[in-house]
Parts: sequence; C-alpha cells; structure tokens
Amino acid sequence: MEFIMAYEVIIPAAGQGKRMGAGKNKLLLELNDIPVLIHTLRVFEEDKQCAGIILAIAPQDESSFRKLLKEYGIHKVAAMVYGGEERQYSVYNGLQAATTKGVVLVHDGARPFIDVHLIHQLVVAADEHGSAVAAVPVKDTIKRVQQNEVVETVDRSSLWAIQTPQAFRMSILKRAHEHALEINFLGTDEASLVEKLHYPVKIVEGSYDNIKLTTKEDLYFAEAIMKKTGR
Ligand SMILES: Nc1ccn([C@@H]2O[C@H](COP(=O)(O)OP(=O)(O)OP(=O)(O)O)[C@@H](O)[C@H]2O)c(=O)n1
Ligand SMILES: C[C@](O)(CO)[C@H](O)COP(=O)(O)O
Repeated sequence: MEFIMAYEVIIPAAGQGKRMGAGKNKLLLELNDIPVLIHTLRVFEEDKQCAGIILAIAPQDESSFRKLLKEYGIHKVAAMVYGGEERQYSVYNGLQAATTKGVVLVHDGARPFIDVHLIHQLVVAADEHGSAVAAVPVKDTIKRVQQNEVVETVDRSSLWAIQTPQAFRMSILKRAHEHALEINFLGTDEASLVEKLHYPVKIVEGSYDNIKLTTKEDLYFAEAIMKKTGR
C-alpha cells in the first residue's frame, strides 16, 4: 500500500513580470498553446498527495485566472488570495488560507517544469527535518562585484542555485513569516526566513529543467524543455 503524505501548496502568481516585459502577467503566456499557470497547476492537480492549492493572484488577473481554472479543470484550488507588493507578502497572504497542520509547499507559478517525484521527496524531507528546498549545483563561476570590479571569487564547491518547491512543516513556515515581519526582513525565498530562526534547511537536488520563467530568453529554454519532456 503506497504511503500517501498529503500536503498543501501555495502558488505565488501575483507578480507583474517586469523582467519578462510581456505587458501582462507572464503566467498568462502560453507554451504549446497552454498558459504557463496551467502547466504549473496541472502537476499539483494530478498529484494524489496534493490536498489543496492556494493561489496568490493580482486582483486584475482574477477573472482571467478563474476562467482558466474552469477551462482546464483545475478543481484543487481551495483558496485564491490577493498577492502583496513583494513575493514574500503574497506567500504570507496565502499562508493565512492554508489549513494543513502538516507539510506545506511554496512553488513559484513561474516554474512550470516541476517534477512530481521531486515534490514527494521534498514533502518527506520537510516532514522529517522541518524544511527542505529544491536546488541544483551552480555551474558558473560566481564573483562578487562592486563598482563594476571583481572583489571576490566565491568558492563554487559549496554553492547551489536554490529553486522552488520549498517544503516546510506548517508550524515552521508560519513562525518564519511572522518573525520576518517582526524584524522587517524581506527575503527572496521562504528558506531565508527559516534560516533567520536558525532552523535547518535541507537541500534536495532537483533538475536544471526546473527553470523560473523570468526573462524572454527563458522562453526559448522553455520550448526546448517542452520538447524534451513531451509536455
Ligand atoms: N509580489 C509578487 C511577486 C512575484 N510573485 C510570484 O512569485 C513568482 C516568482 O517571482 P518572479 O519570477 O520575480 O515574478 P515577477 O515578480 O512577476 O517578475 P518581475 O520581478 O520580473 O516583475 C512568480 O510566479 C510571481 O508571479 C507574487 O506572487 N507576488
Ligand atoms: C524563490 C526563488 O524562485 C528561489 O530561487 C527566487 O528567489 C524567486 O526570485 P524572484 O525574483 O522573486 O523571482
């Protein structure tokens, strides 16, 4: 009998896509005629372990998003909340609508190439260790630069590029977001808020295919990944 560990997922989808320059929410852009948002949501809709999806959206996208959910048969969206000025606040608003006492995932709507096996690995790791994030080893040499001049070459052997999903015991993520508000800390991912509490964050090696669609160039990579994965 397969052991099913249920989780809820918060999908921040309220960004403006400024770096993409699409003139609209980049999650409404289409890959193989299907919106990016739907590619992302489908994975969770089809995962038996996913107990519910919480979507953080921009008010101006509400009607188009609701139409898409209906058109593509996405039934697991348990709540739609309005996002905030920053991604962190969108996730925080989503957290208020979460009901699980167990594991909660946060996954960028802009990362459509998520693999269900990685999701399950993250859920198990978060249940065991408290927090776990998808990541891949850095491939480039990374240098710290000030005024257009290299000041340091960072030792690459311990550098990882952190992705989402990021998985947490609900109690830990709630505490981390509350603490970040208390100390007025703004992080670019949920794990950085947990680190502020000095809690451990485990790494689960993911895939280089799990890209975040951020700039136009990422759309070319996305087309190649669609072909490769047969989506
Ligand atoms: N205030 C925000 C900002 C971002 N996001 C979401 O967080 C994910 C990752 O953010 P990013 O790739 O930076 O998206 P944008 O903020 O839209 O991009 P940009 O910074 O170029 O405007 C995206 O799914 C985006 O919709 C969000 O829910 N609320
Ligand atoms: C959460 C994240 O995807 C991890 O790499 C990344 O930090 C999001 O950054 P963004 O600038 O909000 O897209």
